[in-house]
Amino acid sequence: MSEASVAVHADADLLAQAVAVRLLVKLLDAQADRGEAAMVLTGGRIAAAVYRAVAQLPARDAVDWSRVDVWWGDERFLPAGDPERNETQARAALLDVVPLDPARVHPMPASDGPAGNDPEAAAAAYADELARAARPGHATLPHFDVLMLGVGEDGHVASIFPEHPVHYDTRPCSAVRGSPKPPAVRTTLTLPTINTAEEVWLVAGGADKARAVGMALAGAGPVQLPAAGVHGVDRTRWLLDRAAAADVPARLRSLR
Ligand SMILES: O=C(O)[C@H](O)[C@@H](O)[C@H](O)[C@H](O)COP(=O)(O)O
Repeated sequence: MSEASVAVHADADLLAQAVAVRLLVKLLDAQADRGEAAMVLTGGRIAAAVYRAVAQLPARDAVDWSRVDVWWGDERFLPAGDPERNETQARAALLDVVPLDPARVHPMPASDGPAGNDPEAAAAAYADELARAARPGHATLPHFDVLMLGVGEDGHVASIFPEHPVHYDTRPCSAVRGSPKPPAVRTTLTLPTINTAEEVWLVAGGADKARAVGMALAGAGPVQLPAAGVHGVDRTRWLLDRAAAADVPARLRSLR
């Protein structure tokens, strides 16, 4: 398992700007190395700020967006176009602004989509989509260059909530009912899937995240604190603002 690194930025705005730059560099490096790139998006306020920041960077045009695959770590199980869907947010902030190949954009199914209003069928359909893009040597999953996650105040990541049975799910993608954060019904990549990503970035800003971030980095159990259970194969990066980093053990900080 990769060692976690922690980068701390002065405030949420600078954090979003810094993550946007990192994301562009990661996509450029992936395309230089393997001719294409794949990123896994998340929802939430800080993620939206990152997507807006990417859209505003002139260097965004250095990426060949037609060779970027876009996946999601989780989705709120709502009708297509609902403003609460993570997909809707990402499209408005970034995906509608850059010249992506629509065939390479892989939103999780909507509740009014072909899989019907059945989150289990939606999760199975997404698992099938992942398998169709499987990388050589892996039966069910594509290569993910970078997988971004927000962190909930309770330590949830994607739609994996503390003590929720989805924690033990080994399928690639799963339905989640009874989410403590609305909406109650969601779909999510599972922990074993998330942990195949080359790099996992946990992005958190604000004082309300300090406790969860501090506990995860101090070695809390992943069932109680799902953020403690995710890691990239090559790198696990915690990208924080000062407020969110307030309880990070001092030996792990690299202050900006
Ligand atoms: O579907 C969701 O609700 C999100 O994917 C969720 O996991 C989010 O990333 C965190 O709750 C952090 O959100 P904020 O950045 O808004 O605090």
